[in-house]
Parts: sequence; structure tokens; C-alpha cells
Amino acid sequence: MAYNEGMLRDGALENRTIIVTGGGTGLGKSMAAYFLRLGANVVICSRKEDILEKTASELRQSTGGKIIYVPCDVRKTEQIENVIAKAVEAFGQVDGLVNNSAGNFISPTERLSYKAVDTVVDIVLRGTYYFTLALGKYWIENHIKGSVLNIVTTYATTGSGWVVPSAMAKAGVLTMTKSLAFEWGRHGIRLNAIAPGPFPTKGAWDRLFPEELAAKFAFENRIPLARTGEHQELANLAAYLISDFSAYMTGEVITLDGGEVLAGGQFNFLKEITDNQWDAIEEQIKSATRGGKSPE
Ligand SMILES: CCCCCCC/C=C/C(=O)SCCNC(=O)CCNC(=O)[C@H](O)C(C)(C)COP(=O)(O)OP(=O)(O)OC[C@H]1O[C@@H](n2cnc3c(N)ncnc32)[C@H](O)[C@@H]1OP(=O)(O)O
Ligand SMILES: NC(=O)C1=CN([C@@H]2O[C@H](COP(=O)(O)OP(=O)(O)OC[C@H]3O[C@@H](n4cnc5c(N)ncnc54)[C@H](OP(=O)(O)O)[C@@H]3O)[C@@H](O)[C@H]2O)C=CC1
Repeated sequence: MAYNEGMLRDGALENRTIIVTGGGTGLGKSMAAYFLRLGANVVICSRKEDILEKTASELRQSTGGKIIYVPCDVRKTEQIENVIAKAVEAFGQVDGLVNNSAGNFISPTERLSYKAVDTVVDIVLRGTYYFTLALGKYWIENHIKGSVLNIVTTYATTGSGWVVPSAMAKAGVLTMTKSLAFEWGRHGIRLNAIAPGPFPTKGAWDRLFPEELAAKFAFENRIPLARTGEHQELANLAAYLISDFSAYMTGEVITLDGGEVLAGGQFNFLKEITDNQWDAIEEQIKSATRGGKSPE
């Protein structure tokens, strides 16, 4: 299937150094792998050093690309500055940042402690603006036209119950994306975002879609395109947005969700109507138009 294939031409990210937060697992790992295949130097960072080390060595081997890892909690500014320093030391400069790290779990909001809310909001929102600010200062000072890609969610726009800290934080990230895209446009710095629908990862599934729910709510029934996303599909879009191919795009958020978010459409309940029922409904409507019964 074409959607499992890389989209950009070979070497499309050559001479670019890209930091991917949360690059040791899940979607971050898949994006890092594709950036490496396109010739970028990649720096992955997150809290768990053992996972970073394993991923870096696996990707080095499978892609032949240049990758380093630096442990970092994105809530700690000195650790973020250390990642940037190590990246510059290894590769000369940094050109791109993917803010992909996140914390999230489903829970009725009234069951959450204050600390639980802070934990998610701090990783997602604070972590993203700390990293963006640190790199923005570096880019402006060094006259580098950097590119930021923020991984948000579709509910950053719609809101969602049961993941309220994540929804609040992702909405903040989205607003930061648009606000800074305007402010830093004059420095040639671009910021864009992807709002993914469901893409199977262990991190997300363990915390958001545990077995008990999976048995009850199949995604196939909720997503118009009747499947979850393939990691390569997201990696293709990410590579385009972080690259110069999207040089005229900034402040944009692209939804990649098989149409899931459209379920809010007011008439979507009509999905249940059969062909025979449509025949009868069509006749009723036409009869009303011809002067039959209609409300006063
Ligand atoms: C499946 C469909 C997908 C649709 C789209 C969904 C959009 C996706 C968004 C995503 O972000 S997916 C990414 C998910 N990946 C992760 O979350 C990875 C990292 N996560 C973590 O490390 C943990 O889950 C964490 C809780 C976020 C942070 O772990 P940490 O070790 O730093 O914190 P803790 O000390 O364990 O907990 C802090 C605080 O939170 C309370 N808490 C933790 N889990 C729960 C829970 N399930 N329910 C209620 N409360 C919870 C915990 O008790 C602590 O509070 P206090 O008890 O100390 O007050
Ligand atoms: N999978 C999906 O269906 C969807 C995912 N998304 C978004 O995609 C992104 C990736 O999620 P996904 O791959 O599914 O899940 P993962 O759990 O695999 O990725 C989350 C990453 O964040 C890192 N992380 C967590 N806390 C911190 C921290 N304090 N500092 C640094 N890094 C941290 C984790 O590493 P470590 O534990 O080592 O710190 C982990 O690598 C997230 O932004 C998520 O919100 C959005 C919509 C749907």
C-alpha cells in the first residue's frame, strides 16, 4: 500500500539536524527513523535513558543514519539546554524540533489529584513551550530559519472529556503554534502542527485504550475510513512539515485521522438509516414539497 511507503525523495533532509522529543518510542521513534532515512541528523531525547539507547542503536543500524540520544525531562530547562548543546556539539547546528513528548491517561476528571493534572499539563504544555523557547532564542541569535512541528490531537480543537488535562495542554500548544508562527515569521522561523487520530502505540493504548475498552469500542466503527493510522503516514506528513518543502506554510494544523473528528457533524446519526428507509424518507420529503403535510 502506498501509505506504508516513504513519500519524500532520498536526501530530502540532508544537512538538517532535527531534535525529536519522546523519540525513543511510538510515533516519535517512527518519525526519527524516517528523518534518518531522508538523510537528517537526529537527536532523540526523553526521560528513560535505557530506552533511548536501545532505539538509537536500532535506528543507527537499520537506517545507517547519524543519531544521538540525550536524556531529558522536558519540564527541566537546564536539561533542555543540555540537549541543544549536545546536538550543536555533535552536528554543528540545530534546524528542526518536533515537540512529540506527552503524558496522558483516561480518567474522570473529579478523580484526579492536583498533582495528576499538573503532571500531564507540565509535560505537554510546559515541556513544549520550554523547548520551543530555548530553541527560538538560539535560532534568532544565530540567524537560523528553524522549523518546529508540534504533535497535538484533534481534541485540542474540539475539547474532550476524560482526558481534560491533555486537552487543555494540547489546546495551549496549538495556540502557541499559531501565535509564535506570526511573531517569529519575521525571523524565518516556522511552526506547524499535526493533529493525529488514533495511531496504535503502546504508550497511548496502555493509557487510553486498555483492553476492556477495546472490546467495547472498535475504532473501525467510529472512523469513516474504518481503520487506524499507519506510522509511515504520520512520518510522511511530519517530514514534509519539518522540511523546506513546506517553506510557505506556517501556523497550520493538519488533521490526520481518517475523518474521525468529523463525527461531530449534526446529521451523522443518519449513518444508521438503511436504503429502504431512504426510499421512504425521500418520498415523504418530495410529497411535503408538493404540498403535503408539513409543520405550521
Ligand atoms: C487510543 C486513542 C488515541 C486517541 C487520541 C489520543 C491522543 C493521545 C494523546 C497522548 O498523549 S498518547 C501518549 C501517552 N503516553 C504517555 O503518557 C507516556 C508518558 N506517561 C507517563 O509516564 C505516565 O502515564 C504519567 C502519569 C503521565 C507520568 O508518569 P510519572 O511517573 O511522571 O507520574 P506519576 O508519579 O506516576 O503520577 C503523577 C500523578 O498522576 C496520578 N496518576 C497517574 N496515573 C493515573 C491514572 N491512571 N488515574 C488517575 N491518576 C493517575 C498519580 O497518582 C500521581 O498523582 P498523586 O497520586 O501523586 O497525587
Ligand atoms: N498514538 C496516538 O494515537 C496519538 C498520539 N498523539 C500524540 O503523539 C505523540 C506521541 O505519542 P505516542 O507515540 O502515541 O506515545 P508514547 O507514549 O510512545 O510517546 C510519549 C513519549 O513522551 C516521552 N515523555 C513523557 N514524559 C516526558 C518528559 N517529562 N520529558 C521528556 N519526554 C517525556 C516518553 O518517553 P519517556 O517515558 O522516556 O520520558 C515517550 O517517549 C504525543 O504527543 C501524543 O500526544 C496524538 C494523538 C493520537
